[in-house]
Amino acid sequence: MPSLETASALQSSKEKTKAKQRYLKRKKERRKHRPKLPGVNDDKLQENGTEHDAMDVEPVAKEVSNPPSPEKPKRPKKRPRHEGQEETEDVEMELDVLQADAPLPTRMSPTPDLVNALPSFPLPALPDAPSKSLLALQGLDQALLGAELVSPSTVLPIPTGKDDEGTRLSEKMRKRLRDIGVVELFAVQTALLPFLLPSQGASELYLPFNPPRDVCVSAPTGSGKTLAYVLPIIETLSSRTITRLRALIVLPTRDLVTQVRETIEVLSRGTKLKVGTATGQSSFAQEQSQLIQDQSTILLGGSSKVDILICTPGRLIDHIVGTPNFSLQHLRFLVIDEADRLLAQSFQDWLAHVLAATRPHYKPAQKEDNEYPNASQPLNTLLPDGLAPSFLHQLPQPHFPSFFLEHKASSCQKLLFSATLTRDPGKISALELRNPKYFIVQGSEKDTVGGEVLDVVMEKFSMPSTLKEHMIISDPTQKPLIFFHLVHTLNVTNALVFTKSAESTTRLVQLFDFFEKERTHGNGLSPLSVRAYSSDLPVNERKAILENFKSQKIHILVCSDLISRGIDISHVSHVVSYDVPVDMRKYVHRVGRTARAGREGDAWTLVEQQEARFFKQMLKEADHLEKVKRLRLGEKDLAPLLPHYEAALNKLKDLYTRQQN
Ligand SMILES: Nc1ncnc2c1ncn2[C@@H]1O[C@H](COP(=O)(O)OP(=O)(O)OP(=O)(O)O)[C@@H](O)[C@H]1O
Repeated sequence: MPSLETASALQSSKEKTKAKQRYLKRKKERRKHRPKLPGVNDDKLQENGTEHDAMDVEPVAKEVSNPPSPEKPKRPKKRPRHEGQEETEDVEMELDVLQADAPLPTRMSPTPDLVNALPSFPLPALPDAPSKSLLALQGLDQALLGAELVSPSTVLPIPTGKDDEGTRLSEKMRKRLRDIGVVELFAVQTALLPFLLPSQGASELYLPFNPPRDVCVSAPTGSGKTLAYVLPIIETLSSRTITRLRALIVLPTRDLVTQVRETIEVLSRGTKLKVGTATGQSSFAQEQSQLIQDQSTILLGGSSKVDILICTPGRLIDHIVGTPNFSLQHLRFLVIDEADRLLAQSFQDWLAHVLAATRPHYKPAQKEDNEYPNASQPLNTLLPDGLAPSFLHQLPQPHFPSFFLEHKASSCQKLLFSATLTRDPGKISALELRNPKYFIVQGSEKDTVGGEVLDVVMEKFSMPSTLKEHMIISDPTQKPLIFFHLVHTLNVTNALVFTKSAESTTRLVQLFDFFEKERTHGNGLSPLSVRAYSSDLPVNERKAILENFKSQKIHILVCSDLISRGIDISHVSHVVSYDVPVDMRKYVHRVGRTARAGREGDAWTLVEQQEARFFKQMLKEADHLEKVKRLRLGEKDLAPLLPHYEAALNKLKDLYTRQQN
């Protein structure tokens, strides 16, 4: 008979055996349900002892990975398992986490009590996403972060006496300005003039040992950016004795070239400065003869009939590449107006060509001999045509004094202007700016330091404070009727109307004409005049239309985005976006055709129902949604014009049917 001790030992061993059997049974079942992995066999697991590790750890790890905490923290995502990777890796990984983050007993029991007692360890959490504004500041040019901020309300009176009182303008220039009605400098001019016309060395044409800093300006539409560069250019160049190409102004369209030329001609009256344009309006040979004095002799210093050249980029490249003695080495100013638009234009890689032509070692086009003269040429054939200081050291004359051979910097100062200045660091770096100085004219409502810079960076562009903005959301079929309502009930005339295409322009103008005939038929009223303005029209016709619009013989001008930038017509009191603009920049430039130079103006956008979400979102992203007031029109408002509209619509249908047959 077994003793009591032995019996209890036997009993306990039996229980242990039973427990072990229960455990083995459970394990067998678990293994049955476990998916088979390639290359792993259960026998092997048992043999090498991994089985025991798995047995000890697996249940705990599984429990702990879902801690019974009231606020269940999210389980971190498992590492993606690679093909052929074994399942045991998961176990090891979870064990690693446990060991790293919490003190664990050496052997753990899978009982729920113990699991509950375990401290809930912190799970890895994703850091908060950085704010949009923080991201926008990443990688930005430090110069932009240190921009000089200018309040749009800043003005500086232009004095009549001897003292320039900080304007840095000569007495002659101040008189000329007063003669055309400019009695004070606007904000952007107040900031730029002292910078571009320092009291010391203001009129120096070459600054080889102290080259000037480049300048980038962001200021609202109609704020006077043109005078901010035209005045310093005229003031600096008027002291020159020899005519050389010293200022180059690049603009995106011919209309803008004409406009800037008119401004320069008015303000340079009484100086000897000569102004030229290159836009491709006249033949290439004609332009060449207007720009170059001597095309037949090889002149290292180039030859020019003009001091200031205003041009579009395409034609400029043609001259750089194909006009003998056309040289940019004497440039003191390179202005890129509407800079973001021009930098977006890559044709012929115009910017790289222009920058290269301002540097030494650039080989300008020569009539026959495309090479520089060599050292064997006599000195007197090289000197009379005058090289710019920064080009001197490349002269192939070993016996020159060291002054000539010393490296000197180019005196060309780049000036960039836009109401929607690009923040794209890639585009800015292509300009190779020299220690650039930024000026931002922007009234920010933000009380944070640098709010204005952030606004520019985040493309939240500043609008003229005198501008009122409205939107009308409507059914697309009602848009023409709503437009007629604006014209006749809300007196929206002296208006520029923007459409999305030339076809849309033609249709609207035709319908408007029919409508006016219906409206004025037999009642003695005179119809309003509406005209289309598009890039398809010949230059002379475009010019005549603009003249008639300025003199108010044409009441409404319907156009594409061709003239949405830069064009300055003072009496435009309304801008209508008949079709919504595709992006915020376009919106800013369109609405900026009114409310210029401190005048009042209204902008209207007709939004089709299906476009409303996009348009509002666009405004919201630019922090501008509250500024655009929604006008709701009911059937009652539109009823009085409905009969004329329906009659006009029928006539338009007849016309199109006839044209198709
Ligand atoms: N100091 C001033 N006093 C009065 N009028 C001015 C002054 N400066 C500029 N103007 C007038 O303001 C108008 C707008 O100027 P400008 O065309 O230079 O604007 P802008 O900033 O270039 O606009 P945009 O970005 O639309 O091209 C022009 O008619 C110009 O003659």
